[in-house]
Amino acid sequence: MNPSPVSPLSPATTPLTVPNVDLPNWWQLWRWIQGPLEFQAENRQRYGDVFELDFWGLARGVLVGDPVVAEEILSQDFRFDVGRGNLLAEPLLGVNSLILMDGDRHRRERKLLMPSFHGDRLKTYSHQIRQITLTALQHWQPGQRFVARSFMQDITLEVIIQVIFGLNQGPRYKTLKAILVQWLDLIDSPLRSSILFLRVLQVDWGKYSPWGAMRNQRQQIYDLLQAEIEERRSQDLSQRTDILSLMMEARDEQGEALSDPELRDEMLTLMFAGHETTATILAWAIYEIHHNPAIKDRLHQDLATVPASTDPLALIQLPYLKAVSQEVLRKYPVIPSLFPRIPQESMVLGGYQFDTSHLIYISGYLLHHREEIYPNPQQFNPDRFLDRTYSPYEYLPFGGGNRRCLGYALAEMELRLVLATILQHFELELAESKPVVYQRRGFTLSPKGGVKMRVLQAL
Ligand code: HEM
Repeated sequence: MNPSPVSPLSPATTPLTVPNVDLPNWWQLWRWIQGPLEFQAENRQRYGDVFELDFWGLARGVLVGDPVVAEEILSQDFRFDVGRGNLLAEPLLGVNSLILMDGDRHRRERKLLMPSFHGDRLKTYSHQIRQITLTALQHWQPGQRFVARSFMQDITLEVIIQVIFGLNQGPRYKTLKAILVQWLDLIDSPLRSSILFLRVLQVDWGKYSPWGAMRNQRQQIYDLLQAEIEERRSQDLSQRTDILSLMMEARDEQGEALSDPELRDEMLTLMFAGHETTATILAWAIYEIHHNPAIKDRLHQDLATVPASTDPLALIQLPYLKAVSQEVLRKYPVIPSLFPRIPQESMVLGGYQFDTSHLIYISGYLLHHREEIYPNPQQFNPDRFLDRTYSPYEYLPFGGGNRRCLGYALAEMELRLVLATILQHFELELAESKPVVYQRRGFTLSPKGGVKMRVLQAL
């Protein structure tokens, strides 16, 4: 099917129908699992900025890669549901996860969690991130090889566990860390990730079957979280500032506290959303910086303008460091699209007709790779963020509206701080010269092979 000759954005009296991708639905689902970015780009080429996908066995989804339509959706966020479109994440995160909620419940829970990710809390986290990174670097020796994504995952997991539990030692903490890593490694490739998308594979044949293993490990994580919650119940939490304690102390308008399953699912959601994503983006950043020596040199010049002991919050304001991290978040979408938006009533968006059965996916990838906004979009070019600013509908690595990423400020700070700390202390190089491509890892897209690096020398 060809794109309509009528501009989708001109005021049309009869709304247009969204074009359907003309491929078998099982093939569309596989392409979405195995290569969602190429699949999106091919469809845009063929159908334009708005097209409908049919994922075999799942709901149909409309992809949107136009900033005007993105604005129409995100600026009227109250007219859409999101949580009920995220049901695929339920087996992973539990029914009480923030990302599965809508309406008042979502608003209330977000309000409760929000203060933990802003203001003075960020200052505390900045010192923790710096310290955790410095501790991790102590083990590096010249000549040593390491996989950037695994190294970053150690750091981001440590950060998120400290932020959520206020814990950094003890057997429960160590076990939790180890099981979380094993659990997420169960979906570390497109084939293994298929289990999240294909209900027919979601059968528990015991702990050696893929679904059985996932459930078994999730139960172990639940048990550890439950034990931590019970221990906290006998403690005075009024002086504690970690998220678990804050959530245990919180009461709604009726004076009700969150139940244990609610607490448990929110902890798991934050741990999952908060460390996989950040580890992935850090690995891409290390890759691009070492793939482009001129960029690395400019970063060193930027860092040399402040003493090594500078306050971490001042360090992350360095303009070139900021531009590099913005460019990494532009070029590499961590998830293939934003969460789906489901219209609560029939409506026309961008000249197209939508109804309540549509799941609308705004694609950060398509928006961030528009030639007229980001010339030569495949090129890694931090200068584009020094030369101009972008609207929140042209640049949205953390989504937008009432579902904007809860941890965006923590993530941006962590990205810049970990990079700056590594660059200030070590010189590294890529251990392999071949270009790194992405690979699906569960719901996220990660560098294939994790980016192999070598330590050259301490600075
Ligand atoms: C580089 C790192 C990260 C990226 C790229 C990222 C990206 C995103 C995106 C695109 C969304 C969906 C927004 C939408 O559909 O409008 C999201 C939601 C969310 N993120 Fe992040 N995220 C990152 C790190 C974090 C961190 C560190 C945390 C918390 C510790 C976090 C917690 C969440 C939560 C709880 C939601 C769901 C919000 C809701 O449904 O109201 N994320 N994130």
